[in-house]
Amino acid sequence: MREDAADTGIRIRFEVAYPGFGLDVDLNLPGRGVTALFGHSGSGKTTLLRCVAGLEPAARGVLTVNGACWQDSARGVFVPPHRRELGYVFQEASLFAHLSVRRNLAFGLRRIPPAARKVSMDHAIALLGLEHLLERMPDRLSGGERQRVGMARALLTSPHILLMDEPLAALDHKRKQEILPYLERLHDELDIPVLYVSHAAEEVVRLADHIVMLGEGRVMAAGELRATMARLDLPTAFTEDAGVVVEGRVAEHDDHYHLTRLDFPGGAVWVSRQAAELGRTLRFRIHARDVSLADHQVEGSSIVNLLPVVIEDIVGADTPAHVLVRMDAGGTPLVARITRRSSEQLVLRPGRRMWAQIKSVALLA
Ligand SMILES: Nc1ncnc2c1ncn2[C@@H]1O[C@H](COP(=O)(O)OP(=O)(O)OP(=O)(O)O)[C@@H](O)[C@H]1O
Repeated sequence: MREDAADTGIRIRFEVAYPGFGLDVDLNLPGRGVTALFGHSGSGKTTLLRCVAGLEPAARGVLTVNGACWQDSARGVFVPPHRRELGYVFQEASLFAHLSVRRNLAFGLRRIPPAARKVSMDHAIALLGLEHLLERMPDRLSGGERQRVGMARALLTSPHILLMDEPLAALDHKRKQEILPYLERLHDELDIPVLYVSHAAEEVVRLADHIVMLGEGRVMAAGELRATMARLDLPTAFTEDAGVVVEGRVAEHDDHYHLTRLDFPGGAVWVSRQAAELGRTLRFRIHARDVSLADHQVEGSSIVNLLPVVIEDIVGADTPAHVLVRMDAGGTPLVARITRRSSEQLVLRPGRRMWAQIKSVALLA
């Protein structure tokens, strides 16, 4: 069913009431890119995803996905789950044990008429690096390989939206690191919006463009990832590990000192030498605990990365001894976590010009 209203974007408005738990969300999300649904265990992430899939019979509300209305309870509209054009990837892929990888993939493709196919078999195989696995049976695949097959199979159904529920949660650290580049490729090469459930901040800051933070069935914060991460009023899961996400362009390699310079609006940082070619964009995180402040350009320091900043806001942090300070570095937001004593000794206040010293930068890709 088509809607006259906005043709792009995802509108999600749901209410669910269970004994002891209620979900009440109202979201307008971008119709492309990866939106992370982030929150503690029990915050309602999976319930929200199940509402989108039409799997929560008690859910009332409105759902439109890039112009297609799948639910509008007040008007009696409810498109059943099997008719919602979506792909669902769970923690563990449930592949058909008696079919090879190739035949599992063909199963995903079988109901989609050729003219409606958004992703071809060859494209899905290449995107998820499955070429050498096609004749294998599922019981001969590692957990990470099974997940990649599950993702390819979901893509082959040509979904209008991809729902991923903690797709890496069952994998160990090494397997997670192996699979993340494939997820980044999906993001870069496909135009299918993704709702990605995770309680791992590391995955979220690496993959997401947009973030929704859920707590007890409510939206605590939502917005573009970089702007949202620079907010000082985030739920505790993020303030304990506060920090901004920045995208920088590879601007220079220094082969003598094995360093690479990343430029971003308002500044630049040097990081250890990266294999990326000049001009590429790399995403990195600057943890608030790795930023200190000085009222003059400190000479003779071992810290390479110094940025002129203007203080914007100061709020209490996760302990009474600390504050979080948000700054503007010429258009790029930064956050520092410093002691309350330092904040008072430096007489920090909004509008004041300072120097931010960045002790370490964590590259995310
Ligand atoms: N059918 C149901 N009946 C009653 N309560 C339910 C039902 N489904 C979910 N809940 C409750 O809703 C709450 C949210 O569960 P949900 O699985 O959505 O959380 P989550 O954020 O995905 O958690 P996790 O990260 O642990 O998967 C939980 O308290 C759960 O017990």
